[in-house]
Amino acid sequence: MRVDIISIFPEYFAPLDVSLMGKARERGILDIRLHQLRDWTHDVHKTVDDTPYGGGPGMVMKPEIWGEAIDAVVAAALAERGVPGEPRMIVPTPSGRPFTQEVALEYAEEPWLLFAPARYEGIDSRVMAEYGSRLRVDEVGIGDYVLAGGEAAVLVMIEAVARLLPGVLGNARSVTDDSFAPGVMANLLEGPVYTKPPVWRGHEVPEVLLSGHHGKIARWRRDEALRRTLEKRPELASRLDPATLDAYDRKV
Ligand SMILES: Nc1cc(-c2cccs2)n[nH]1
Repeated sequence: MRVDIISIFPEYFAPLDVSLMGKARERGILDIRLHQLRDWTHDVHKTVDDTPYGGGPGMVMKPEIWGEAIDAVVAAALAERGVPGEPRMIVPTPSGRPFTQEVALEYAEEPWLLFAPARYEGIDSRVMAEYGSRLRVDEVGIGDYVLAGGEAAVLVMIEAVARLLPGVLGNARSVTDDSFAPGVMANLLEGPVYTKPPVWRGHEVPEVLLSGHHGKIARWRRDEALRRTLEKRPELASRLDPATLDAYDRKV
């Protein structure tokens, strides 16, 4: 997967050099390119924003700069071998489509993502209009709270998407068993997990997990996932249908 990120803080994405993301990049599963938006400014101050038409607080990011940057980044990528068609453009915003595991799975199928994180009060809306007629442009939010800029949202989305790519996670199973993964785990939170030692500071591992009885262990895990979901996210539990629970039993 090719990922282009245009930002005034490209250094914000240093975390993508480490851990799973770093290894995925080394192995060529992820090809992440960072671009400094200010490289497309034309004034000595490298201005990227201006006051909003109609007044109001804060600053809005200028359309010309973004237009030149996106055109240049897309053209440069297309000039490289093996970059497919057109990118899926993702603009983080508090008012966007909620980013969920389902959206992460959708994005994990894309060969090329272009992220446009904004600072200030957002990007001039004509940028989305301009590219919406040529590319698939999604305005996406990662929760009902307001960040200072979209960079943190891009980090969250890239991690959630990249871990779904084949070869990124060691144990393929852990993706299908994710909380929120579609199918039998949809709307079920994962239950508690344990490892050695069997007793730690007087806390014992549940006996069933030491029994070696896979059927009982699976049922216990299902019951714990249900209990935790009902306790922490009752609104998810209300979406569970009997078929999901049956399927979950069948799966095990
Ligand atoms: N979910 C979400 C996105 C954002 C921002 C995106 C760009 C600037 S602030 N805040 N909260």
